Amino acid sequence: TTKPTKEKFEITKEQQDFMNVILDAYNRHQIPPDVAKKLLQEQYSAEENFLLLTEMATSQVQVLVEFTKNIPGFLSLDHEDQIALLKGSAVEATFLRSAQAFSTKMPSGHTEVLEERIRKSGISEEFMTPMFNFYKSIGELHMVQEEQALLTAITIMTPDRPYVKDQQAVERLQEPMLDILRKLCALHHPGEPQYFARLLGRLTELRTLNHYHAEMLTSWRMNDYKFTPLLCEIWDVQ
Ligand SMILES: C[C@]12CC[C@H]3[C@@H](CC=C4C=C(C(=O)O)CC[C@@]43C)[C@@H]1CC[C@@H]2C(=O)c1ccc(O)cc1
Repeated sequence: TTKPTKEKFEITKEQQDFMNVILDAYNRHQIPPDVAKKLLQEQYSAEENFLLLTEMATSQVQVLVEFTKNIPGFLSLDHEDQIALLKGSAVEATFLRSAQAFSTKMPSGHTEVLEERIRKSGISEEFMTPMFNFYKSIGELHMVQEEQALLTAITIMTPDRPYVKDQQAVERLQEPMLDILRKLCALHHPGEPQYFARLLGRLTELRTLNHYHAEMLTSWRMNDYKFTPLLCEIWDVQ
């Protein structure tokens, strides 16, 4: 029997509490202001831009690890599976974050400067296009903060990442988040019954960026650009 409409769309008290934990964790972690300030001050050579992006990426990964630890249930997973989930989702979570940064929270002026620096940081055109197409497709969704935070947590809690042993345990954590996201979409986008499906469709587009990102790293390496130990660790750069 299908659930009565009330239960199907109404967000329960415990779902609201769960959402507040995720949203608070998502908002608590931001890029350090001194890094954001450098964005506006440093000069524009390819090397300088790459160094700045490297610093931002490294800070972003630290932010990501902190956020992940706050997802209810994550720390009770098998420790090796925790690592497998973090490494498996790091690129996607980072690109989701940057897409959201471009479409919402960036203080005025930062967006243009950041775009300029990305376009002049040694990334070749063939990777630039899919990346900015993704930014545009996320921007068009006009996600509210709760949706952004939940979509990031759902991306991290993806059961079929490489080397995850207990996929069911991850599914049990991801499913409740998908249910809350479905209800949030109905609540915040009443005129678009397909909005939830469109949101999940972006996760598929996000996966294609994994491939482009690996190529970007390789082309930087070939030009002798250096990464930080944390980035090498989480992105498997040799
Ligand atoms: C991912 C990225 C580094 C991290 C940047 C992102 C663009 C926008 C961002 C916004 C952030 C915010 O507002 O919170 C945090 C940093 C990020 C997420 C860059 C686009 C390409 C670059 C990259 O792939 C890269 C990889 C390795 C490097 O050493 C340097 C750059």
